[in-house]
Amino acid sequence: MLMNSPFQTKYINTLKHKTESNKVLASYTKKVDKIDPFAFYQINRPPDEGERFFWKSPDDDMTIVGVGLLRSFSNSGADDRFSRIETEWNDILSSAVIDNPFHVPGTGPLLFGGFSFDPYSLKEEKWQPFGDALFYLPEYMLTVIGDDYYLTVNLFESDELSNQTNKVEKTFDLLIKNEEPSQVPAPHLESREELYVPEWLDSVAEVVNVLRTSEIVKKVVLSREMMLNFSEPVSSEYVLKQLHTQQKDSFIFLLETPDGSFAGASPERLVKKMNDQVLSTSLAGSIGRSEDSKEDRELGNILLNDEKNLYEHHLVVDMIKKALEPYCRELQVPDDPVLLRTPYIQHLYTPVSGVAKSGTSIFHIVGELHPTPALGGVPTGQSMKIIRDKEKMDRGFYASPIGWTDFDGNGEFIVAIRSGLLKGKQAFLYAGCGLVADSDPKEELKETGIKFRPMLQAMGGKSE
Ligand SMILES: C=C(O[C@@H]1C=C(C(=O)O)C=C[C@H]1O)C(=O)O
Ligand SMILES: [Mg+2]
Repeated sequence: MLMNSPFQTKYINTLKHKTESNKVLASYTKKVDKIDPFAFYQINRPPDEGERFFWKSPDDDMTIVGVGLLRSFSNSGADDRFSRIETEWNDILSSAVIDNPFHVPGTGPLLFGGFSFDPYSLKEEKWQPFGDALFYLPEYMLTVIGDDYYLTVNLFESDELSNQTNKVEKTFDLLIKNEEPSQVPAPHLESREELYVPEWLDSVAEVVNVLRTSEIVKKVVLSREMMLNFSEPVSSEYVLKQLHTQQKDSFIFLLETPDGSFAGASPERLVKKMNDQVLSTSLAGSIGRSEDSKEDRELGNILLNDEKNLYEHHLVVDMIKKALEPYCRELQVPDDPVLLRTPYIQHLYTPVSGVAKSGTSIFHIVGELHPTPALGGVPTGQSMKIIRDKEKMDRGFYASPIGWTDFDGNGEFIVAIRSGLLKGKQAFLYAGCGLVADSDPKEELKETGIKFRPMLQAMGGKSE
């Protein structure tokens, strides 16, 4: 079935268009019957690995699947990376011909992708395909919202296409063959290694010392890496399916490149913007779970009353509030956090909502918020310097904003934690923790251990 996929011929035929940026975008959206999002993702698999993406918000609220690449947007460099992507996107949209009678958020021409955590950090070869920003405008996209299924086809208008509408109709027909997703075999994990644990514990102790003595630095998030080796290349489709089944309360994301995929199941929203409604969330402060429901509730109560974790959390709420204030009216911030639970961990959670002032885009807000002290620290500048100095690794897209924005300016970005880079027979998983003056290195090691588990379980690794 896969060898004969009509998409493959189409994919090869359109490759030649993908660098041409001065063309007019034509986009068509229509409602279709039910299509399994995984089948859509798999049937439209390019010859090798390609440039697909998958996104699902918690509780199956919204699924967006993009296959085929009409155009990618990328850059490397520093602080203007958010606005550079936005400018290029707006250029394309300014001349686009869009046939979308629905105007439902997440349908029509849409950009999916993300940014690196820190453009100034040391760069590792394995993250090279992602750069400091990588976004896709897909050729074909399926959006599922509740029981409604929308298909969007994007193409650049070209003189050779005498009958474009006809072509689009044919493409819709090819894409909506309703197939069941096929089974992908589980990868065989040969070995796993948590990298530089003793060194990491030393770094944690050193940072905690700084936090105890400094009048200025209040929080620093340090992360670490786990390397997995498999006997054959890991299929990103397998990992995606596992995450989707196992992590219902998280955002599931996958960004595929021809040289590695970045995937994860993150519970942490950075910002959602629907029209002028803005929602950000503070998620910081953690404790494990118990299979015994009484014990599990007790753990939750301990977390809700634990000063170290409340402080860790409070610093994030405070920063998000300050960052949003200039761009939002009617900011609402509850006084106290509540619990957010995922299968292995519970967190303190505070939603921060407001109404965007006119002229404020989602890229604008993402640029202002990133990195929040849930992933960076307080103050931002100093904590980032400490992270560069102590981690000595490239976080790549781990802990950074990843998400989508549509042609109406709606969108949602999460913080890409509980994630990993899949590269051939290897995978690199990441987990971090917020250090404050009261942190105990051993406890933080344990906390990061729990945070590896969603990815580890999805990759067939036993998670103790
Ligand atoms: C950094 C991570 O998680 C972050 C750190 C947390 C903490 O230290 O309590 C909690 C949630 C996240 O904001 C991660 O999962 O890698
Ligand atoms: Mg913590």
